[in-house]
Amino acid sequence: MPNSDSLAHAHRVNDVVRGGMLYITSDAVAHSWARCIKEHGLDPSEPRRPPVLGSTDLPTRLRRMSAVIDCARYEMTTLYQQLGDPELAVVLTDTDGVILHMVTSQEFERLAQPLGLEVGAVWSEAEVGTNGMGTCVVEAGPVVVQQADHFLSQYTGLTCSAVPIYDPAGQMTAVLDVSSRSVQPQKHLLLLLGMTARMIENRLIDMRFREAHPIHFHSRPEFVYTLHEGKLVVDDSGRILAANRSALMQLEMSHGQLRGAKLEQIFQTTLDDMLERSHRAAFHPIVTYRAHAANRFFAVARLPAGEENGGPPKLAIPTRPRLVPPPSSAALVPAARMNRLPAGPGLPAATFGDPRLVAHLATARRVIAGGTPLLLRAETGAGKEVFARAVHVAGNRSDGPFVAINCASLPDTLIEAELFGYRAGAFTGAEKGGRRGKIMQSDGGTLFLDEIGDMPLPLQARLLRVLDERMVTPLGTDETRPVDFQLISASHRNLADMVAEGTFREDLYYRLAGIELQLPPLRERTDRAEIIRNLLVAEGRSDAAVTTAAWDLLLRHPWPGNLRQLHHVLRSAVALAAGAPLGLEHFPSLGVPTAQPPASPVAPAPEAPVLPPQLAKERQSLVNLLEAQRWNVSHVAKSLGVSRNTLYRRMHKLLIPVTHSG
Ligand SMILES: Nc1ncnc2c1ncn2[C@@H]1O[C@H](COP(=O)(O)OP(=O)(O)OP(=O)(O)O)[C@@H](O)[C@H]1O
Repeated sequence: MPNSDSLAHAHRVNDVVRGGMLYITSDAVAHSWARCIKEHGLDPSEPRRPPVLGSTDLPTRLRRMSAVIDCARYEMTTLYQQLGDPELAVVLTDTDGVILHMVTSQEFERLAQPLGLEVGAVWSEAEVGTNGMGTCVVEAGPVVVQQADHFLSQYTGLTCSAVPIYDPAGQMTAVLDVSSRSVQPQKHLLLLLGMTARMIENRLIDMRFREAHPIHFHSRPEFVYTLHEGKLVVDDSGRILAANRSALMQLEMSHGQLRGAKLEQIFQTTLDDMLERSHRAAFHPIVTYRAHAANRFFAVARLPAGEENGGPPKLAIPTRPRLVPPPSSAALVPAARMNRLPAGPGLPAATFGDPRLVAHLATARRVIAGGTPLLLRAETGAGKEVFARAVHVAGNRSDGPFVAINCASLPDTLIEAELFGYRAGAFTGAEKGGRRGKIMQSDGGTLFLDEIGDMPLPLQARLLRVLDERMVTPLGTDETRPVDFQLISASHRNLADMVAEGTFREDLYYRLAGIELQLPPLRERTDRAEIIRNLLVAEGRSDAAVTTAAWDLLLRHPWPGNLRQLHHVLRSAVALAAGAPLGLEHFPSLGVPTAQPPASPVAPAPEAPVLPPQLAKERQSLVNLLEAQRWNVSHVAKSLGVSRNTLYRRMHKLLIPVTHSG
C-alpha cells in the first residue's frame, strides 16, 4: 500500500502533468514526468525496481563499452576522491541507462543496492521514470533530478546529477552521474561532472587515435595542455580525424565540417611546419593563425602516442584541473629559487634550464602547496631525486627535512624497517636502541620514495594505511604516532601498467599520483650545454677547455644513462685529461676512437646539389645529423621529434638521397 507521502507525491506529479507547473523548477523534469505518464504509462506511486541485465547480456554490453569504461574508470575514481563524501556513488551508464561502472563506498552501496543502484541495472526513464541517468539520455544534456523531482515516490530520497559523454564522432555514448542523498544545490557538482566528462572524452580520443598526431590549441597559451584546450587529431597527411568539444567551440565548426578537412584549411600552417616548430619550441605553444582570418591561436603538434617515446611534456593525467589552490603572491617563490638548487658537497648545482622542467617545477610547486602527492616518472639517472629536492626547497616545508629512500636498493625486509622504524629488539639484527623510521624522520618535511614500483605488495598496503591515516606504527609496537609529510614518489616504470598487470595496488597508485609528471631524458633537454658546464664546475674544472669535437659529441650523445652517466663520464674525462683541454680521446666510454678513426661503415655524405642558401644550410645540418646517427632514420626522426615519414619527406625536399639509410 502506498503511504501518504507517496500519495502526496503522486498527486503533485499528476497535477503538474495535467497543466499546473506550480511545484516545478525545471522544464526538463516537467517534460520527463509527462513522458513517464503519457509514453511509458507509469504510475508515480507504484513501487518499481529497475530490471538488472542477466549473465549473458551484461558481459556483452560491458565488452562493447570497454573503451569508454576504461577511459572513465580513473576519472570516476578521482572525482569520487575529490568529492570526499562516502555517501554518494559516481555512476556510468550507457545510452540505454544500463549501469556499467560505479565508484562508491561499501556503506552507500549497501544503502543503494535495494533501490537498484548496481552494475547491470537499467535506469531508463521507461523503467524507473524520471531519474538523473535516464533523463539525461533523453535530454542529451546536463540534468539535476533532486529528491522530489523523481517520478516514482520511492526514489524521492535520492538526488542525481548527470551529464552526457560524447564519443570522438560527436555521438552521445554514455552518461556520468553522481547519486547521493544530498539536499544541497547541485550546480558546483554539475560543473565538476562536466569537466570529468570532458576528461573522459579527451581520453577516448587519445585512445582511439593513438596512431594520429594530436594538435593541442587555444587562443590563450596558458590553456594549452589543460582541460580547456582544443584538441584535434590528424593523420600523417594533416587530415583531421576527430576533434574535442573545445575545438569545435573555438573554431565554431561542427564535427561534420571539421572531419576530413586538412589542417591548412583550419590554420595558416601545415602539419610538418607545426611539428617542426613545436619541436624547436620544446613543445611549448607556438603561434599560429586561423586560415583566412586574423584570430591568433597557440598550438602544439605532437607525434602519435604510438611513436612518441618520452617526448614532450606529458602529464600522465594531462588535463584534469586538480583542486589545488591558485598560488597566492605570498606563496610564490622567486624564480631563481625555483629553478636552481645550490651545489652541495660533491654535488653539482642543479640545472633546470629546459622549459619543460621549468614548467614542471612550477606545476609541482603549486600542487604541493595544497599537500597533493607528486609522482615523478623518468628514465634512470634522469634526475628524479634532484628534481624532488628542488621541489622541496621551493616549498613551504623547506625548513623541514628531505628524507629519501630507494625502494629498489633494499631487500624487502629492510624496506619495512627503514620506512616504519622499530623498537629495540623488534627482530634479530635490529639496532639496540631501536630506530626511527624514514617516515617519522620526514615529519614536517618531504618523504621521497624512489623506485616506488619496486615496493613489495604487502608493504604497499601498509604504506597506503599510513597515507590514509597519517599515523605510523613502528615494528614491534602497538603505538601509533601521528606524522605529517609531503610525499613525492618516483619510478622509471609505468605504474599504471603495473596496476593493469596486478603488480601494483590501484588504490595506492591513485594516492601517490595526485599529479604525475614525466621528466624528460637528458637527450631531449635543451639545457644540455648548461648542465655540462655546471658538472665541470662540480668537478673542480670551471676553467676546463673543451675541444669543439668533444663538445659536439657531448651534446649529441644519446646518454642512455642520462645525467648520472654524463656526470660519471665527465668525472673520468677530467681525471684522464689531467689539466689539459678535454678532447675526444678523454671520452673512451662513448665509443670514441683514440687513434686513427676506423673506416666509416656507411657511404660518405652525398654531394651537395645546388640549392638556395637557406635550403642548402638546412640540408647541411640534416646531413650532419644523419651522419652523426650513422644514417639511422628512426634515431634521427626521434631526436627531431618528427615521424619517420616526415623526415623522409624533408629529406626528399632537401634532395638528400635515402639510399644511405639502413
Ligand atoms: N638538474 C640537474 N642538474 C645537474 N645535475 C643533475 C641534475 N639532475 C641530476 N643530476 C646529476 O645526475 C645524478 C643523478 O640524479 P638523480 O639521483 O636525481 O637521478 P634519478 O633519476 O633519481 O636516478 P635513479 O633513477 O637512479 O634513481 C645526480 O647525482 C647529479 O650528478
